[in-house]
Amino acid sequence: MRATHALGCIADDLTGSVDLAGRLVRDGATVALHVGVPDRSTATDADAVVVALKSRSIAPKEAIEQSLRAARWLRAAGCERLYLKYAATFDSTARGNIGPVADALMRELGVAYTVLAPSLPEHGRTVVHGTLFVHGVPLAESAMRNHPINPMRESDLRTLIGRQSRGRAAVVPIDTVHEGPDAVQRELEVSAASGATYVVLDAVSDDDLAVLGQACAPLPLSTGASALAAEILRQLLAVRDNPEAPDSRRAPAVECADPGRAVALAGSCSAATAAQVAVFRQSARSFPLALAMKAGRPAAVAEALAWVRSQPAEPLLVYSTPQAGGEHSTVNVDSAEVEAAFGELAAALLHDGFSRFVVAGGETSGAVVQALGTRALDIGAEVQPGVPAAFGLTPTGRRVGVVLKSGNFGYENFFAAALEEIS
Ligand SMILES: Nc1ncnc2c1ncn2[C@@H]1O[C@H](COP(=O)(O)OP(=O)(O)OP(=O)(O)O)[C@@H](O)[C@H]1O
Ligand SMILES: O=C(O)[C@H](O)C(=O)CO
Repeated sequence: MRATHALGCIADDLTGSVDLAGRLVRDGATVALHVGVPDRSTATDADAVVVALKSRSIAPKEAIEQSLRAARWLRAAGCERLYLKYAATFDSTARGNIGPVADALMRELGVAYTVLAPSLPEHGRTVVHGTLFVHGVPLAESAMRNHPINPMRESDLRTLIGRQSRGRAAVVPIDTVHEGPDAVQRELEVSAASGATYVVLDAVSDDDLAVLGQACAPLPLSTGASALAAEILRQLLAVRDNPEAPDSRRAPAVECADPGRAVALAGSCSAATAAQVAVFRQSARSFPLALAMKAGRPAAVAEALAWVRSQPAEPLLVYSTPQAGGEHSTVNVDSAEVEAAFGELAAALLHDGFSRFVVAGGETSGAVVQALGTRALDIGAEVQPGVPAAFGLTPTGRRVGVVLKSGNFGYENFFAAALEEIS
Protein backbone atom coordinates (compact mmCIF):
# COMPACT_ATOMS: atom_id res chain seq x y z
CA MET A 1 0.00 0.00 0.00
CA ARG A 2 1.23 3.53 -0.66
CA ALA A 3 2.05 5.83 2.25
CA THR A 4 -1.22 7.76 2.52
CA HIS A 5 -4.80 7.72 1.34
CA ALA A 6 -6.82 10.89 1.75
CA LEU A 7 -9.91 9.21 3.21
CA GLY A 8 -10.63 5.90 4.92
CA CYS A 9 -14.31 4.97 5.11
CA ILE A 10 -16.17 2.44 7.22
CA ALA A 11 -19.60 1.66 5.75
CA ASP A 12 -22.23 -0.14 7.84
CA ASP A 13 -23.65 -2.03 4.87
CA LEU A 14 -22.61 -3.14 1.42
CA THR A 15 -25.04 -1.13 -0.72
CA GLY A 16 -24.06 1.97 1.26
CA SER A 17 -20.43 1.26 0.52
CA VAL A 18 -21.00 0.97 -3.24
CA ASP A 19 -23.16 4.11 -3.16
CA LEU A 20 -20.23 5.88 -1.49
CA ALA A 21 -17.55 4.37 -3.72
CA GLY A 22 -19.60 5.10 -6.84
CA ARG A 23 -19.99 8.72 -5.85
CA LEU A 24 -16.26 9.14 -5.24
CA VAL A 25 -15.47 7.46 -8.57
CA ARG A 26 -18.03 9.72 -10.29
CA ASP A 27 -15.97 12.67 -8.97
CA GLY A 28 -12.87 11.22 -10.59
CA ALA A 29 -11.25 9.78 -7.46
CA THR A 30 -9.75 6.30 -7.27
CA VAL A 31 -11.26 3.97 -4.67
CA ALA A 32 -10.37 0.57 -3.21
CA LEU A 33 -13.43 -1.22 -1.81
CA HIS A 34 -12.95 -4.15 0.56
CA VAL A 35 -15.78 -6.44 1.61
CA GLY A 36 -15.06 -6.89 5.31
CA VAL A 37 -11.79 -5.98 7.02
CA PRO A 38 -8.92 -7.46 4.98
CA ASP A 39 -6.70 -9.96 6.79
CA ARG A 40 -3.55 -8.12 5.82
CA SER A 41 -2.55 -4.94 4.05
CA THR A 42 -3.11 -4.94 0.30
CA ALA A 43 -1.23 -2.78 -2.17
CA THR A 44 -3.29 0.05 -3.65
CA ASP A 45 -2.71 3.55 -4.83
CA ALA A 46 -6.29 4.69 -4.24
CA ASP A 47 -7.34 8.15 -3.07
CA ALA A 48 -9.94 6.59 -0.77
CA VAL A 49 -10.27 3.17 0.82
CA VAL A 50 -13.70 1.83 1.79
CA VAL A 51 -14.27 -1.09 4.15
CA ALA A 52 -17.79 -2.47 3.76
CA LEU A 53 -19.17 -4.09 6.91
CA LYS A 54 -22.52 -5.74 7.59
CA SER A 55 -22.85 -4.06 10.95
CA ARG A 56 -26.04 -2.02 10.73
CA SER A 57 -28.32 -4.46 12.49
CA ILE A 58 -26.03 -6.74 14.49
CA ALA A 59 -25.46 -6.50 18.27
CA PRO A 60 -23.80 -3.15 19.18
CA LYS A 61 -20.83 -4.88 20.84
CA GLU A 62 -20.07 -6.79 17.65
CA ALA A 63 -20.58 -3.68 15.48
CA ILE A 64 -18.11 -1.75 17.65
CA GLU A 65 -15.57 -4.56 17.48
CA GLN A 66 -15.78 -4.81 13.66
CA SER A 67 -15.71 -1.02 13.20
CA LEU A 68 -12.66 -0.60 15.44
CA ARG A 69 -10.87 -3.34 13.53
CA ALA A 70 -11.73 -1.51 10.29
CA ALA A 71 -10.54 1.82 11.72
CA ARG A 72 -7.23 0.34 12.89
CA TRP A 73 -6.69 -1.37 9.55
CA LEU A 74 -7.45 1.85 7.63
CA ARG A 75 -5.09 3.90 9.80
CA ALA A 76 -2.35 1.32 9.48
CA ALA A 77 -2.91 1.45 5.71
CA GLY A 78 -2.19 5.19 5.79
CA CYS A 79 -5.64 6.82 5.77
CA GLU A 80 -5.35 10.38 7.00
CA ARG A 81 -9.00 10.96 7.86
CA LEU A 82 -11.80 8.56 8.75
CA TYR A 83 -15.46 8.63 7.71
CA LEU A 84 -18.26 6.53 9.18
CA LYS A 85 -20.86 5.99 6.43
CA TYR A 86 -24.45 5.06 7.32
CA ALA A 87 -27.78 5.39 5.53
CA ALA A 88 -29.08 8.82 4.62
CA THR A 89 -32.26 7.70 6.33
CA PHE A 90 -30.20 7.16 9.54
CA ASP A 91 -31.22 3.46 9.64
CA SER A 92 -30.66 2.34 13.22
CA THR A 93 -32.49 1.11 16.28
CA ALA A 94 -32.83 2.64 19.76
CA ARG A 95 -29.61 0.83 20.78
CA GLY A 96 -27.59 1.55 17.69
CA ASN A 97 -25.51 1.00 15.85
CA ILE A 98 -24.64 4.52 14.70
CA GLY A 99 -24.19 5.97 18.21
CA PRO A 100 -22.23 3.12 19.82
CA VAL A 101 -19.89 2.86 16.81
CA ALA A 102 -19.34 6.63 16.54
CA ASP A 103 -18.71 6.84 20.32
CA ALA A 104 -16.13 4.06 20.02
CA LEU A 105 -14.42 5.65 17.01
CA MET A 106 -14.18 9.00 18.82
CA ARG A 107 -12.55 7.26 21.80
CA GLU A 108 -10.20 5.38 19.48
CA LEU A 109 -9.09 8.57 17.71
CA GLY A 110 -9.08 10.65 20.89
CA VAL A 111 -11.46 13.27 19.49
CA ALA A 112 -14.01 15.16 21.57
CA TYR A 113 -16.77 15.46 18.98
CA THR A 114 -17.89 14.45 15.53
CA VAL A 115 -20.47 15.59 12.98
CA LEU A 116 -23.66 13.84 11.85
CA ALA A 117 -24.53 14.58 8.23
CA PRO A 118 -27.06 12.18 6.69
CA SER A 119 -28.19 14.78 4.15
CA LEU A 120 -28.25 13.41 0.56
CA PRO A 121 -30.14 15.99 -1.54
CA GLU A 122 -29.73 13.98 -4.78
CA HIS A 123 -32.03 11.37 -3.20
CA GLY A 124 -34.35 13.81 -1.43
CA ARG A 125 -32.79 13.39 2.04
CA THR A 126 -32.38 16.82 3.68
CA VAL A 127 -31.76 18.10 7.21
CA VAL A 128 -33.28 21.32 8.53
CA HIS A 129 -32.87 22.45 12.15
CA GLY A 130 -31.75 18.95 13.03
CA THR A 131 -34.79 17.21 11.51
CA LEU A 132 -34.28 14.64 8.76
CA PHE A 133 -36.67 14.78 5.80
CA VAL A 134 -37.22 12.24 3.01
CA HIS A 135 -38.55 14.04 -0.06
CA GLY A 136 -39.93 16.77 2.18
CA VAL A 137 -41.62 14.37 4.63
CA PRO A 138 -40.18 14.02 8.16
CA LEU A 139 -38.33 10.69 8.41
CA ALA A 140 -40.81 9.28 10.96
CA GLU A 141 -43.69 9.89 8.55
CA SER A 142 -41.90 8.43 5.51
CA ALA A 143 -41.99 4.79 4.36
CA MET A 144 -39.05 4.20 6.73
CA ARG A 145 -41.59 4.24 9.56
CA ASN A 146 -42.49 0.66 8.67
CA HIS A 147 -39.04 -0.72 7.80
CA PRO A 148 -38.94 -4.36 9.01
CA ILE A 149 -35.51 -4.19 10.65
CA ASN A 150 -34.92 -0.50 11.37
CA PRO A 151 -38.32 1.20 11.70
CA MET A 152 -37.60 4.94 11.98
CA ARG A 153 -40.23 6.54 14.25
CA GLU A 154 -38.35 9.75 15.16
CA SER A 155 -37.14 12.50 12.83
CA ASP A 156 -35.04 14.73 15.12
CA LEU A 157 -31.43 13.62 14.78
CA ARG A 158 -30.53 15.00 18.23
CA THR A 159 -33.15 12.75 19.80
CA LEU A 160 -32.11 9.77 17.68
CA ILE A 161 -28.42 10.05 18.54
CA GLY A 162 -29.24 10.88 22.18
CA ARG A 163 -31.00 7.53 22.55
CA GLN A 164 -28.08 5.48 21.28
CA SER A 165 -24.94 7.25 22.46
CA ARG A 166 -23.26 8.99 25.33
CA GLY A 167 -23.08 12.75 25.24
CA ARG A 168 -25.06 15.69 23.96
CA ALA A 169 -25.98 16.85 20.47
CA ALA A 170 -26.04 20.34 18.95
CA VAL A 171 -26.99 21.59 15.47
CA VAL A 172 -25.28 23.79 12.90
CA PRO A 173 -28.39 25.45 11.47
CA ILE A 174 -28.97 26.00 7.79
CA ASP A 175 -28.53 29.79 8.09
CA THR A 176 -25.00 29.27 9.39
CA VAL A 177 -24.27 26.82 6.56
CA HIS A 178 -25.35 29.51 4.10
CA GLU A 179 -22.76 31.87 5.65
CA GLY A 180 -19.97 29.55 4.48
CA PRO A 181 -17.27 27.20 5.79
CA ASP A 182 -15.68 29.64 8.26
CA ALA A 183 -19.02 30.24 9.96
CA VAL A 184 -19.62 26.46 10.15
CA GLN A 185 -16.17 25.89 11.65
CA ARG A 186 -16.78 28.60 14.27
CA GLU A 187 -20.12 26.99 15.15
CA LEU A 188 -18.47 23.57 15.44
CA GLU A 189 -15.92 25.01 17.87
CA VAL A 190 -18.60 26.77 19.92
CA SER A 191 -20.67 23.57 20.11
CA ALA A 192 -17.65 21.50 21.12
CA ALA A 193 -16.66 24.07 23.77
CA SER A 194 -20.14 23.86 25.25
CA GLY A 195 -19.74 20.08 25.60
CA ALA A 196 -21.54 18.74 22.53
CA THR A 197 -20.15 15.41 21.36
CA TYR A 198 -22.33 15.27 18.23
CA VAL A 199 -23.02 18.18 15.91
CA VAL A 200 -25.88 17.64 13.46
CA LEU A 201 -25.24 19.46 10.17
CA ASP A 202 -28.18 20.98 8.33
CA ALA A 203 -28.04 20.78 4.52
CA VAL A 204 -30.70 20.95 1.82
CA SER A 205 -28.62 21.21 -1.35
CA ASP A 206 -25.35 20.08 -2.89
CA ASP A 207 -24.05 23.64 -2.42
CA ASP A 208 -24.64 23.25 1.33
CA LEU A 209 -22.75 19.96 1.27
CA ALA A 210 -19.84 21.64 -0.51
CA VAL A 211 -19.65 24.19 2.33
CA LEU A 212 -19.78 21.41 4.90
CA GLY A 213 -17.08 19.48 3.05
CA GLN A 214 -14.74 22.44 3.37
CA ALA A 215 -15.56 22.87 7.05
CA CYS A 216 -15.17 19.16 7.88
CA ALA A 217 -12.11 18.29 5.76
CA PRO A 218 -9.70 18.98 8.65
CA LEU A 219 -11.62 16.79 11.14
CA PRO A 220 -10.06 13.41 11.98
CA LEU A 221 -13.53 11.77 11.98
CA SER A 222 -16.77 12.69 10.24
CA THR A 223 -19.95 10.68 9.90
CA GLY A 224 -22.91 10.70 7.54
CA ALA A 225 -24.19 9.65 4.14
CA SER A 226 -22.19 9.46 0.91
CA ALA A 227 -22.57 13.15 -0.02
CA LEU A 228 -20.47 14.65 2.79
CA ALA A 229 -17.74 12.04 2.29
CA ALA A 230 -17.52 13.00 -1.38
CA GLU A 231 -17.21 16.69 -0.55
CA ILE A 232 -14.56 16.03 2.09
CA LEU A 233 -12.54 13.96 -0.38
CA ARG A 234 -12.85 16.69 -3.01
CA GLN A 235 -11.36 19.12 -0.53
CA LEU A 236 -8.58 16.82 0.58
CA LEU A 237 -7.58 16.02 -3.01
CA ALA A 238 -7.80 19.63 -4.13
CA VAL A 239 -5.45 20.62 -1.32
CA ARG A 240 -3.09 17.73 -1.96
CA ASP A 241 -3.00 17.92 -5.76
CA ASN A 242 -3.52 21.58 -6.47
CA PRO A 243 -3.66 22.88 -9.20
CA GLU A 244 -5.23 19.68 -10.61
CA ALA A 245 -8.87 19.63 -9.55
CA PRO A 246 -10.47 16.31 -8.54
CA ASP A 247 -12.93 16.74 -11.43
CA SER A 248 -10.18 16.27 -13.98
CA ARG A 249 -9.02 12.91 -12.57
CA ARG A 250 -9.92 9.71 -14.32
CA ALA A 251 -11.13 6.51 -12.70
CA PRO A 252 -9.36 3.41 -14.03
CA ALA A 253 -11.24 1.32 -16.60
CA VAL A 254 -12.91 -1.65 -14.99
CA GLU A 255 -12.84 -5.21 -16.35
CA CYS A 256 -16.27 -6.80 -16.95
CA ALA A 257 -17.66 -10.09 -15.66
CA ASP A 258 -16.90 -13.52 -17.15
CA PRO A 259 -19.58 -14.73 -19.57
CA GLY A 260 -22.49 -16.36 -17.76
CA ARG A 261 -26.18 -16.02 -17.01
CA ALA A 262 -27.71 -13.20 -14.99
CA VAL A 263 -30.35 -13.10 -12.27
CA ALA A 264 -32.03 -10.41 -10.18
CA LEU A 265 -32.51 -11.10 -6.46
CA ALA A 266 -34.79 -8.77 -4.49
CA GLY A 267 -34.75 -9.19 -0.70
CA SER A 268 -35.31 -5.53 0.00
CA CYS A 269 -38.47 -4.57 1.87
CA SER A 270 -38.35 -0.91 0.86
CA ALA A 271 -41.14 0.94 -0.89
CA ALA A 272 -38.99 1.79 -3.94
CA THR A 273 -38.03 -1.86 -4.44
CA ALA A 274 -41.67 -2.92 -4.16
CA ALA A 275 -42.56 -0.58 -7.04
CA GLN A 276 -39.53 -1.74 -9.08
CA VAL A 277 -40.38 -5.41 -8.53
CA ALA A 278 -43.99 -4.80 -9.57
CA VAL A 279 -42.85 -3.14 -12.80
CA PHE A 280 -40.18 -5.76 -13.58
CA ARG A 281 -42.57 -8.67 -13.00
CA GLN A 282 -44.61 -7.48 -15.98
CA SER A 283 -41.77 -8.43 -18.35
CA ALA A 284 -39.56 -10.86 -16.37
CA ARG A 285 -40.07 -14.44 -15.21
CA SER A 286 -40.30 -14.26 -11.43
CA PHE A 287 -40.27 -16.55 -8.39
CA PRO A 288 -41.78 -15.51 -5.01
CA LEU A 289 -39.22 -16.75 -2.47
CA ALA A 290 -41.11 -15.60 0.65
CA LEU A 291 -44.03 -17.83 -0.27
CA ALA A 292 -41.72 -20.81 -0.72
CA MET A 293 -40.17 -20.09 2.72
CA LYS A 294 -43.36 -21.49 4.33
CA ALA A 295 -41.83 -24.93 3.71
CA GLY A 296 -38.58 -23.94 5.47
CA ARG A 297 -35.30 -22.60 4.11
CA PRO A 298 -33.74 -25.74 2.56
CA ALA A 299 -36.93 -26.58 0.67
CA ALA A 300 -37.38 -22.97 -0.43
CA VAL A 301 -33.82 -22.72 -1.76
CA ALA A 302 -34.20 -26.05 -3.55
CA GLU A 303 -37.50 -24.94 -5.10
CA ALA A 304 -36.08 -21.57 -6.19
CA LEU A 305 -33.02 -23.23 -7.68
CA ALA A 306 -35.10 -25.78 -9.57
CA TRP A 307 -37.29 -22.96 -10.87
CA VAL A 308 -34.29 -20.92 -12.09
CA ARG A 309 -32.75 -23.99 -13.73
CA SER A 310 -35.98 -24.74 -15.55
CA GLN A 311 -36.32 -21.28 -17.08
CA PRO A 312 -35.52 -21.32 -20.79
CA ALA A 313 -34.97 -17.57 -21.06
CA GLU A 314 -34.04 -14.43 -19.16
CA PRO A 315 -34.72 -12.00 -17.53
CA LEU A 316 -35.18 -13.78 -14.20
CA LEU A 317 -36.18 -12.41 -10.81
CA VAL A 318 -36.33 -14.13 -7.42
CA TYR A 319 -37.99 -11.83 -4.92
CA SER A 320 -39.26 -11.76 -1.35
CA THR A 321 -40.14 -8.08 -1.32
CA PRO A 322 -43.48 -7.62 0.46
CA GLN A 323 -46.31 -5.82 -1.32
CA ALA A 324 -44.65 -6.53 -4.62
CA GLY A 325 -47.94 -7.50 -6.18
CA GLY A 326 -47.83 -11.18 -5.17
CA GLU A 327 -49.68 -13.08 -2.44
CA HIS A 328 -46.45 -13.71 -0.51
CA SER A 329 -46.70 -10.31 1.19
CA THR A 330 -48.98 -11.93 3.76
CA VAL A 331 -46.48 -14.66 4.67
CA ASN A 332 -44.79 -14.21 8.02
CA VAL A 333 -41.15 -15.23 7.60
CA ASP A 334 -37.97 -14.65 9.54
CA SER A 335 -35.72 -11.95 8.00
CA ALA A 336 -32.47 -13.75 8.79
CA GLU A 337 -33.78 -16.94 7.16
CA VAL A 338 -34.71 -15.04 3.98
CA GLU A 339 -31.24 -13.47 3.87
CA ALA A 340 -29.57 -16.85 4.33
CA ALA A 341 -31.80 -18.31 1.58
CA PHE A 342 -30.71 -15.61 -0.89
CA GLY A 343 -27.06 -16.31 0.02
CA GLU A 344 -27.44 -20.05 -0.52
CA LEU A 345 -29.29 -19.51 -3.78
CA ALA A 346 -26.57 -17.14 -5.06
CA ALA A 347 -23.83 -19.64 -4.16
CA ALA A 348 -25.65 -22.42 -6.01
CA LEU A 349 -26.23 -20.22 -9.06
CA LEU A 350 -22.56 -19.23 -9.11
CA HIS A 351 -21.74 -22.92 -9.11
CA ASP A 352 -24.18 -23.35 -12.05
CA GLY A 353 -22.24 -20.75 -14.08
CA PHE A 354 -24.17 -17.57 -13.33
CA SER A 355 -21.75 -14.64 -13.33
CA ARG A 356 -23.98 -11.59 -12.98
CA PHE A 357 -26.20 -10.72 -10.03
CA VAL A 358 -28.45 -7.72 -9.51
CA VAL A 359 -29.39 -7.50 -5.84
CA ALA A 360 -31.82 -5.19 -4.04
CA GLY A 361 -31.37 -4.46 -0.33
CA GLY A 362 -28.32 -3.77 1.81
CA GLU A 363 -28.57 -6.81 4.08
CA THR A 364 -29.51 -9.02 1.15
CA SER A 365 -26.55 -7.73 -0.88
CA GLY A 366 -24.25 -8.42 2.08
CA ALA A 367 -25.50 -12.00 2.29
CA VAL A 368 -25.19 -12.55 -1.48
CA VAL A 369 -21.69 -11.10 -1.84
CA GLN A 370 -20.52 -13.02 1.23
CA ALA A 371 -21.85 -16.19 -0.41
CA LEU A 372 -20.08 -15.37 -3.69
CA GLY A 373 -16.87 -15.02 -1.66
CA THR A 374 -15.84 -11.74 -3.30
CA ARG A 375 -13.57 -9.80 -0.95
CA ALA A 376 -12.95 -6.66 -3.04
CA LEU A 377 -14.98 -4.82 -5.66
CA ASP A 378 -13.96 -2.60 -8.58
CA ILE A 379 -16.51 0.12 -9.15
CA GLY A 380 -17.84 0.60 -12.69
CA ALA A 381 -20.40 2.92 -14.25
CA GLU A 382 -23.46 4.04 -12.30
CA VAL A 383 -26.65 2.31 -13.46
CA GLN A 384 -28.76 4.89 -11.67
CA PRO A 385 -27.80 7.48 -9.02
CA GLY A 386 -26.11 5.80 -6.06
CA VAL A 387 -26.08 2.36 -7.73
CA PRO A 388 -22.91 1.55 -9.68
CA ALA A 389 -22.09 -1.77 -11.30
CA ALA A 390 -19.22 -3.51 -9.48
CA PHE A 391 -16.93 -6.40 -10.33
CA GLY A 392 -14.88 -8.80 -8.25
CA LEU A 393 -13.13 -12.16 -8.12
CA THR A 394 -14.54 -15.24 -6.43
CA PRO A 395 -12.19 -17.54 -4.46
CA THR A 396 -12.02 -19.83 -7.53
CA GLY A 397 -10.87 -16.94 -9.72
CA ARG A 398 -14.11 -16.21 -11.56
CA ARG A 399 -14.91 -12.61 -12.34
CA VAL A 400 -18.48 -11.72 -11.30
CA GLY A 401 -20.50 -8.58 -11.93
CA VAL A 402 -22.89 -7.27 -9.29
CA VAL A 403 -25.26 -4.34 -9.05
CA LEU A 404 -26.13 -3.77 -5.40
CA LYS A 405 -29.04 -1.42 -4.73
CA SER A 406 -29.94 0.29 -1.46
CA GLY A 407 -33.60 -0.40 -0.77
CA ASN A 408 -34.99 3.01 -1.56
CA PHE A 409 -32.70 3.87 -4.46
CA GLY A 410 -33.34 3.54 -8.19
CA TYR A 411 -36.08 4.39 -10.68
CA GLU A 412 -39.01 2.12 -11.53
CA ASN A 413 -37.11 0.52 -14.45
CA PHE A 414 -34.18 -0.33 -12.17
CA PHE A 415 -33.97 -4.11 -12.66
CA ALA A 416 -34.09 -3.98 -16.46
CA ALA A 417 -31.54 -1.15 -16.50
CA ALA A 418 -29.18 -2.95 -14.11
CA LEU A 419 -29.29 -6.24 -16.03
CA GLU A 420 -28.61 -4.31 -19.22
CA GLU A 421 -25.62 -2.53 -17.64
CA ILE A 422 -23.85 -5.72 -16.57
CA SER A 423 -24.73 -7.72 -19.71
N1 LIG B 1 -41.09 -11.09 2.87
C1 LIG B 1 -40.21 -10.89 3.86
N2 LIG B 1 -40.57 -11.02 5.14
C2 LIG B 1 -39.69 -10.82 6.14
N3 LIG B 1 -38.41 -10.46 5.96
C3 LIG B 1 -37.99 -10.29 4.69
C4 LIG B 1 -38.87 -10.51 3.59
N4 LIG B 1 -38.17 -10.25 2.46
C5 LIG B 1 -36.94 -9.92 2.84
N5 LIG B 1 -36.83 -9.93 4.18
C6 LIG B 1 -35.64 -9.58 4.98
O1 LIG B 1 -35.76 -8.18 5.29
C7 LIG B 1 -34.46 -7.59 5.28
C8 LIG B 1 -34.44 -6.49 4.24
O2 LIG B 1 -33.25 -5.77 4.41
P1 LIG B 1 -32.37 -5.27 3.21
O3 LIG B 1 -31.31 -4.42 3.83
O4 LIG B 1 -31.95 -6.38 2.35
O5 LIG B 1 -33.36 -4.37 2.36
P2 LIG B 1 -33.87 -2.91 2.70
O6 LIG B 1 -33.87 -2.71 4.16
O7 LIG B 1 -35.11 -2.70 1.96
O8 LIG B 1 -32.75 -2.03 2.01
P3 LIG B 1 -31.65 -1.02 2.60
O9 LIG B 1 -31.19 -1.54 3.93
O10 LIG B 1 -30.60 -1.10 1.56
O11 LIG B 1 -32.31 0.30 2.67
C9 LIG B 1 -33.48 -8.69 4.98
O12 LIG B 1 -33.01 -9.25 6.19
C10 LIG B 1 -34.35 -9.71 4.24
O13 LIG B 1 -33.86 -11.02 4.31
O1 LIG C 1 -30.79 6.94 1.90
C1 LIG C 1 -30.91 5.74 1.69
O2 LIG C 1 -32.03 5.24 1.47
C2 LIG C 1 -29.76 4.79 1.59
O3 LIG C 1 -29.92 3.68 2.39
C3 LIG C 1 -28.34 5.25 1.61
O4 LIG C 1 -27.92 6.20 2.20
C4 LIG C 1 -27.43 4.35 0.84
O5 LIG C 1 -26.13 4.73 0.89
